[in-house]
Amino acid sequence: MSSLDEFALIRRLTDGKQSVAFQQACGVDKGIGDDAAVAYLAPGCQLVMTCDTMTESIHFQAHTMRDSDIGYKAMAAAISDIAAMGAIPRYALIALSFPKEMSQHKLEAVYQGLYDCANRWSVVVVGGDTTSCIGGLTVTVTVIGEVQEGRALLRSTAKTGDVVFATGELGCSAAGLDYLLKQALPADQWPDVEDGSSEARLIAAHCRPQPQVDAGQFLQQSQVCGALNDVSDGLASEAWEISEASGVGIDLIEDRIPIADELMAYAIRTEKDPLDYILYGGEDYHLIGTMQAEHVIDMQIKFKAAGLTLYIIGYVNAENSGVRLVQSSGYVVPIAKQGYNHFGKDLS
Ligand SMILES: Nc1ncnc2c1ncn2[C@@H]1O[C@H](COP(=O)(O)OP(=O)(O)OP(=O)(O)O)[C@@H](O)[C@H]1O
Ligand SMILES: Cc1ncc(C[n+]2csc(CCOP(=O)(O)O)c2C)c(N)n1
Ligand SMILES: [Mg+2]
Ligand SMILES: [Mg+2]
Ligand SMILES: [Mg+2]
Repeated sequence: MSSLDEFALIRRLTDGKQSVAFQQACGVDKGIGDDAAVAYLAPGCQLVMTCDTMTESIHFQAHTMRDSDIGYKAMAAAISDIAAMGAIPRYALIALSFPKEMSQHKLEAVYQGLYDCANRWSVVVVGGDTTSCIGGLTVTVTVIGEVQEGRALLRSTAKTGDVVFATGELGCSAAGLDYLLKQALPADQWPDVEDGSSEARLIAAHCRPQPQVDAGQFLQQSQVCGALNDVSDGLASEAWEISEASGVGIDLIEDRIPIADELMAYAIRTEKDPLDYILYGGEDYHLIGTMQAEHVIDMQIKFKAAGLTLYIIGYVNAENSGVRLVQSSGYVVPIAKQGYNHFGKDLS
């Protein structure tokens, strides 16, 4: 049980976490402590705004994420949506609901994760809201970013002839979750990356996703990117969103979809198809999108120089064919409009 009242707790969680100098350098005029935060908007920029919720039992359980991971991932998921617009994340607001008996120690760990992620991407926490609730912990992170006027990257601008890309290997988060749910071990018994464990890499993908802000920036600045989306619900679901928003067909080429070694090893051991994790798993927070084919090599060189990856995994066609998979055998089969959906399996 927290020994602090609501206001003392907020101060405890937020006081001194980001220096005034850092906040001012980021354009914050008034941060935490008034009715609302006030910040400057850079000239020639538009606001980009998003929020994401993580709630106990649905997004995490005691044996699938450490407390600090909950905070880190809640912030990462929201920043990822800003990255997926080709924008720069600037400010965050954190809404927290938890039962009265939740320990202050746990909340402090959640906040450590929130700030670790915010600091990693130079995002200033400018406010939030704190309430009690019946049930588990819920964390909602709102992120406000900015992008040069008219330059946000949308889901609706894929063009026929574009290629489809992904900024990383997908499916690892879902495999990590599968492992964690089956093992049901406390975090101090999880395998360690230091030991070269492939399961540890899957766990890291699930617990500490890395929003692709730099990749989003390169894509925005290049002006060769068509559509862009981040992978929260699975490659199939996100590709369908682009296909429908843009009114184009998308063909994904099975042989071109990268499979991480640790995912392949896990899929072999559990006798699963790695493609199921990739297409229908979600929570990868990599970007998928489309770009003009003639600029691929240039962009791949640019990405590589920055320590990033850009995989070409398909192409856009003019047919009203939805999303399909060009199998290794040469057969072309429809990919179900399916992925993580909070209220049912079928997204249509
Ligand atoms: N309760 C809501 N009220 C108003 N708008 C909403 C609400 N929930 C979602 N939206 C809006 O619907 C659109 C799609 O939201 P969605 O949550 O699917 O996007 P996402 O963040 O990319 O996906 P995910 O939640 O899987 O990360 C966004 O524009 C979002 O702001
Ligand atoms: C314990 C537990 N069970 C299942 C899942 C899987 N899961 C939950 S929400 C989601 C999609 C992204 O969320 P949203 O659409 O809300 O942004 C996924 C893939 C999990 N993470 N933890
Ligand atoms: Mg989201
Ligand atoms: Mg998104
Ligand atoms: Mg979702």
